[in-house]
Amino acid sequence: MEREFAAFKQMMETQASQTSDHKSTIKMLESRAVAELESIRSQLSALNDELKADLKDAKSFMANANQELEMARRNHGFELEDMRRKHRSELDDSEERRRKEVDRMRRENDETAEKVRKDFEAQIDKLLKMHTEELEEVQKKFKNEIEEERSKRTREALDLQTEFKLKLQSVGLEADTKDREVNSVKAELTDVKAELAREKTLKNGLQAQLTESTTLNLTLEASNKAMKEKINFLESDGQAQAQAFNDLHRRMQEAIEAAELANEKLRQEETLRRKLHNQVQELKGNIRVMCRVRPAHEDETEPAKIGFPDSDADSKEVAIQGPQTKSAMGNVTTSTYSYSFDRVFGPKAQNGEVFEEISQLVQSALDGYNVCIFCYGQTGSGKTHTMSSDDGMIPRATAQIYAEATRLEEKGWKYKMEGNFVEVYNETYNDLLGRSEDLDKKKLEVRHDPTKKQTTLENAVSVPLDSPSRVEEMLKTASKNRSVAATKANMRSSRSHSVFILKLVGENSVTGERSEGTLNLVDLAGSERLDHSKAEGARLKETQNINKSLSCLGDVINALGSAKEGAHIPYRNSKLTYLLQYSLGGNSKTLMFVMCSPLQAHLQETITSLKFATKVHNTHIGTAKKQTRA
Ligand SMILES: Nc1ncnc2c1ncn2[C@@H]1O[C@H](COP(=O)(O)OP(=O)(O)OP(=O)(O)O)[C@@H](O)[C@H]1O
Repeated sequence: MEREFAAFKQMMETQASQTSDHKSTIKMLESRAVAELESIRSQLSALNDELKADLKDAKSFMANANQELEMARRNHGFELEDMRRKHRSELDDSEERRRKEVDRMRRENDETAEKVRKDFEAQIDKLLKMHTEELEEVQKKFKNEIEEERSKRTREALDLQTEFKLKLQSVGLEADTKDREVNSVKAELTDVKAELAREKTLKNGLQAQLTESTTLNLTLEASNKAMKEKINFLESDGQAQAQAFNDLHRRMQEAIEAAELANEKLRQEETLRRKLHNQVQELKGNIRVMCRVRPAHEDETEPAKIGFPDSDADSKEVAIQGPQTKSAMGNVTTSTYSYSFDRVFGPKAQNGEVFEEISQLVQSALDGYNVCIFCYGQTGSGKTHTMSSDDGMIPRATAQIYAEATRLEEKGWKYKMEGNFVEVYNETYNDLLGRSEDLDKKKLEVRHDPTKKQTTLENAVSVPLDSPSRVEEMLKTASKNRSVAATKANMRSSRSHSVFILKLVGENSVTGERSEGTLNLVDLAGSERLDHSKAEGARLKETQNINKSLSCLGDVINALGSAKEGAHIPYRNSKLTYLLQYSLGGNSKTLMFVMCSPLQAHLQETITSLKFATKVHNTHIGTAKKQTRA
């Protein structure tokens, strides 16, 4: 401990001596630093004095420099003013010079322009003079030409006037002749009607006579029986028996003769009836047009506005309310279009009622005329329903023909009847009565005999109409073939024409008369205008063929109506008109049904169909001739 204290004490004493050393060193350094700082301060104060003196010099230099600068600025301002003045006077001088120069140039220009203007004026005057002369010359020339033309035209107009007057006179004369003809035809019609009435009375009388004869026959038969009994009874009296027998024989002979006479009268009456019937048909016109509007189906909701103004009697008019049109002023109007035909059938008419109107034409075919009945109209307007449904015109016409032919047998007539059913599709003929596998394959040819005016269908199946059930069979075969065809081309039945042809050849063994008539019942392809742009390939061909054949039919009817005897009729332009060549025109009776849809959506097509039908209705075709041979 003591040692440690002694070490600590020594350490403390060493540190104390070190501290006093440090203090003396610091004192020495302090005095040295003070001496150095003192010398620096005296140096700085000397430098400060120097700098002050420099600053003073610099200030006086600055003042001098400012004075000089002020002087120089003033001098420069004077110089600038002098220069500006000098420049302005130079500018004035040059402006004066330029103005003078411009004046001079303007003067020179004016002089040159005046000179050029004068030159031009002189040239224009010269040209004007030249052109005026030329113009006068041309005017003179034209005047002469116009004068010449005017006198030529006046001469021509006078010629035309004279010609027109002559034509007018001849047309007047022709009109008078036509008037006379019409009056005579009217008188003839009245006569014919009166004759018909007389003949009807005669027929009734004859029928009464026949009934009387039949009664007489029966009476005679009864008395014959009584006589026989009497003879038996009077067996013993041979003379009285012979007398009674002779009596009876004579009376029977008388009765037979009376019956023969009655039969002969009946035959004569039939010949007369035919003549009168066909005279009446001719007077009705050889081309007739009837219109039929079908009823709307339950699911058809928007009907068109179709009216039948004279529906209380035998309706002949149909009135269609057209689509709405808006004028430039915004007024909405609707027009009503009226059409009249030989007969109009409304939606309530049944096929039976329609057939009544055509049954007389069917009779004409039996009497030896060529008859053509068409159904024209857009798809779905009721053509097939009218023509070949179960109670349509084909079954009804054939049933009537069969019944009539049977009835005429007792008047000595025997008929041979044969039916064909063909389809015209894409300008080729197909046999609807042939085998379905042959459809579109077997070539069917149409041959015409111009001397006999007869058409034959080579390679086509002809069905003899020997019983009414045959028609049913025929229609079934045709319908089967049409449905086979329909699977080949959708909607084919609407896109083809079907023609039912019934040939009727009659012979009267008693009178020696013979008649050959043909009844053609035609269901035409849908008449809607088909848009070429929307069709392509097979459909386009179909479309073109339908449009072509329908317009050809129109052309043929039109040509028949306007042509003179022997003029060219374009039958060859389509397969349909070619086939019907001898059943269209002077030697035939034609009836066209225009079928109409009752719907608003079909209004435009309905109007187009009615317009076409009106055109046909206005056509007058020459008198039909009966095909008879002695
Ligand atoms: N007078 C009518 N009474 C009742 N239904 C009718 C009548 N006319 C047509 N129809 C019906 O209207 C529909 C269309 O008629 P239809 O097939 O006869 O027309 P279309 O003109 O022959 O058509 P497509 O050209 O397609 O053969 C059928 O369902 C038919 O039964």
